[in-house]
Amino acid sequence: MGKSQKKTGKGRLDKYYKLAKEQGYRARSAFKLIQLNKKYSFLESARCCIDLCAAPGGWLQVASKYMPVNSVIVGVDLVPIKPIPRVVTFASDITTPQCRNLIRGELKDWKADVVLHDGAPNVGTAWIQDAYGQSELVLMSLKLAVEFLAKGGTFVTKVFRSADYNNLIWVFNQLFGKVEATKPPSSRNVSAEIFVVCREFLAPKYIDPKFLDPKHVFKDLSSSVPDGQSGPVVNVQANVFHPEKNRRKREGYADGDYTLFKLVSASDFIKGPDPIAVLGTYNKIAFSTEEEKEWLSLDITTEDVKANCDDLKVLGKGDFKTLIKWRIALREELGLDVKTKDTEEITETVEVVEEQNEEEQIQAELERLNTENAAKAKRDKRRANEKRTRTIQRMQLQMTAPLDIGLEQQDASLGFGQDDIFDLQDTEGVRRRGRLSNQVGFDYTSEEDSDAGSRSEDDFEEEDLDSDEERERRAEELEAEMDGLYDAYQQRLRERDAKFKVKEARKKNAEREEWGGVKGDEDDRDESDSGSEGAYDKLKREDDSSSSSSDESDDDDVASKRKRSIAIEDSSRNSKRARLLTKLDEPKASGSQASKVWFSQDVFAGMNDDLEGIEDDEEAISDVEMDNVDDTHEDEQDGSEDDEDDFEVVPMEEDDAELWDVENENEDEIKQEKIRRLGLVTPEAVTLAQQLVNREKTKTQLINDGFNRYSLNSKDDLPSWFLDDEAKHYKSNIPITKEAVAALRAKQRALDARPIKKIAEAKARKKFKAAQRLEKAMKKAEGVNATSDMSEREKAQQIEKLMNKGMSGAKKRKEVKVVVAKGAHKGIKGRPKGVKGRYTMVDSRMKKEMRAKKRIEKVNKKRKRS
Ligand SMILES: C[S@@+](CC[C@H](N)C(=O)[O-])C[C@H]1O[C@@H](n2cnc3c(N)ncnc32)[C@H](O)[C@@H]1O
Repeated sequence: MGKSQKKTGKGRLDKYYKLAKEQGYRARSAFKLIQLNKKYSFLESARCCIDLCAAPGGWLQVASKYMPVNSVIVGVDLVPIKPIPRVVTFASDITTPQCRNLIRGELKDWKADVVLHDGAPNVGTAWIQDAYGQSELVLMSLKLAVEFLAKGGTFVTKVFRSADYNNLIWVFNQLFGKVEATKPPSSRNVSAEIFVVCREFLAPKYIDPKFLDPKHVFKDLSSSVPDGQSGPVVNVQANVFHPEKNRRKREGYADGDYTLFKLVSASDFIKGPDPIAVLGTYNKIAFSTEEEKEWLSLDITTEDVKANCDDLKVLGKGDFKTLIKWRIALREELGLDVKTKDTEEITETVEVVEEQNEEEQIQAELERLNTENAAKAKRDKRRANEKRTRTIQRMQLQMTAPLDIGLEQQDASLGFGQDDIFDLQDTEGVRRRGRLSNQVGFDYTSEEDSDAGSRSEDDFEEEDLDSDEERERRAEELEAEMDGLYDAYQQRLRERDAKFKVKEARKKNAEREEWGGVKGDEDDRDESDSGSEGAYDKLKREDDSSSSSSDESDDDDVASKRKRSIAIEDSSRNSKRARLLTKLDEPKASGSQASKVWFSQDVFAGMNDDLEGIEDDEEAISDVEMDNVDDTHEDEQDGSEDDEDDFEVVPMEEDDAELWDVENENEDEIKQEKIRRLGLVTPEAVTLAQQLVNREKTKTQLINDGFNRYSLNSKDDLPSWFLDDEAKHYKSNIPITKEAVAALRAKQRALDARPIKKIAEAKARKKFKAAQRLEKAMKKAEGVNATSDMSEREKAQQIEKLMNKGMSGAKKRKEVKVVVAKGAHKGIKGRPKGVKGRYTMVDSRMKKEMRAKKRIEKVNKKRKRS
């Protein structure tokens, strides 16, 4: 071994040394076992392990860490091992029968799953003796292993690369199913040690003692090389082209050459005729002469090349190739560029190997890509499922509107993944087919289309027909499902809303009343029970004397427009309207016999007008709440006929009448009435009114404003959830001014400042009594004035007194002072000190006594009765 590979000194303190220190391992060799176990995983499943030559205990620590709890771990070494938890150790020579007996005594009938051997003869002797001693020690450890190993067990041993190596491997192969030699990364490259992992112990009933006898095992095997081929040459070439393979006939060291480490000069490698032999035979290529050192500084001599030259025994196929290429390049550089026959052959051989490698690589790459794609598709599918599940859960927890789910379901149920009508990738397919389904905006181009390119046109169309029908059906199903979900969602929202509950209660009351009603009114009941196209619309139609077939044709339009403004509280509002619009004098609308009888009482005479007023009020208020923006326009139009509202109004032109006729005449009247009663209630309306009054807005501008991108959109056949959502956001924002808001606030403040009814009544009562008193006083004064037996002065005094009394108001009640009977007032009799006028004494005792008194009186009464 050269000086640079010296095992002593600071060079030894590498990263594994430091890691061992950090992690508390007793020896850096612990990492060798960790790495071996990482590769072959024999410790995790082992229940019993014997570590031969275990001091100072690094491997034992690893075994203890990786093996299951309660495993049996036995360590043996020449030198004593410091105790390790869960490990039994003793000092003994593994080559002696005494050691065998100790192990037997420890294991009893147990068999070991793993036998480890990291032994090395104690150093100090020559290399040759070391190497042989090591091989002998390995064979001794194998002897113990075959005795104690269970069938299928694992034997891990350290061997040195020497002439005995192949013989050992041959023996291992006779006893184990799998034998692999490996050098863990933590084993230094300069070390000739290698680890052999023998698995699947065959546990033969009879083992020929020669297998375990060093004299037989380490006999010369060179005679077994086939005729016509020199063994070493074959192995040398094989070592280079297939270095990873274990060859049983590896020759090891030549006779008489007992050094484990062989150097060759770079010149021999570069200039010599047989580079393969060099690479297969030597351990290191050395750069010792001046010329060779110069080669080191050349560009072609990369760091890889230098590292490869450092230890040839650890190189792989690629590394050898690099060295051969480097050799060729260097030879050209040196003018030795005439390629020798040998070199060509080598190059060719290398190229063949490379080609094969490339094919294999491509194949492997393809396989890898396929696997990756499959995994990705699986992942995507799983994610989509998870997402859908999450959304459904969210919906169940009422965290989201089913609207979102609908959209997802829509895609998923059509089975087109993320395909969408707006998906640019599919526009090609859409164009090719020449048509695009307009059903609810779904994309009917699918995966099928994408791979349809290879099919005939007829096939394509036939399949399309089927799939279109199928899709149409699915889309309809989906739409129905979405409507159902949306209704359920609305229902939940309403149920959470306190106002809704009140409305529902009212509705129920109304229904209850109707159940006792006249039988002939069944139609009305049906109407009131019907959905959004319910009582309100029908009653309106009945009320409207001018309703005709032409009106009916407009009903759809009206209904769809109304949907926009009254979608959310449609049903509740309808029922309210139905109730409020019921005329008392119309049996048809009154709805029930009971109500007819009830309202026929005298006390309700003349109430019709008032009730109508209230109905209009409610109607107007609900309209103001619901139709803020729409009202704004209409308010202004309605106001044109109203002289009281002094702002200019845009009259409707004949031709435009249809466009503007969104509600029927009755509704207009109601709204006019509402404005008359309540004035303008939204800041938008006030702003517009002010602008019109101040001539800031002209008639033409107002008309133009009516035409915007929101005004003429068709709402036909659109689902209610969509319209509801649109109604929230898809509308023009009418500007409002500070002044308008201030005016409305002032109005509201004035309303708030008005007293409540009870106070107003009390005040009125007070006023009335005062007037009565005054009247009484005046009458008395007149009487006084009429008497003749009083002088004028006396009369005047008397009248003044009476008038003062009449004007002064009600008699003031004399105040009674409440005195609590505690402190200085406790237990006193008579008037308490410092209290003037009427007073009453109170204390808690008195309260209790009063109650007790009442109770006793009650009991006495009962007794008297009995
Ligand atoms: C490299 S150390 C083992 C290190 C151990 N695997 C660890 O991780 O701590 C080699 C050990 O083999 C032991 N040894 C050598 N010959 C032996 C023999 N005949 N019997 C028992 N132990 C032996 C030496 O005492 C030495 O402690």
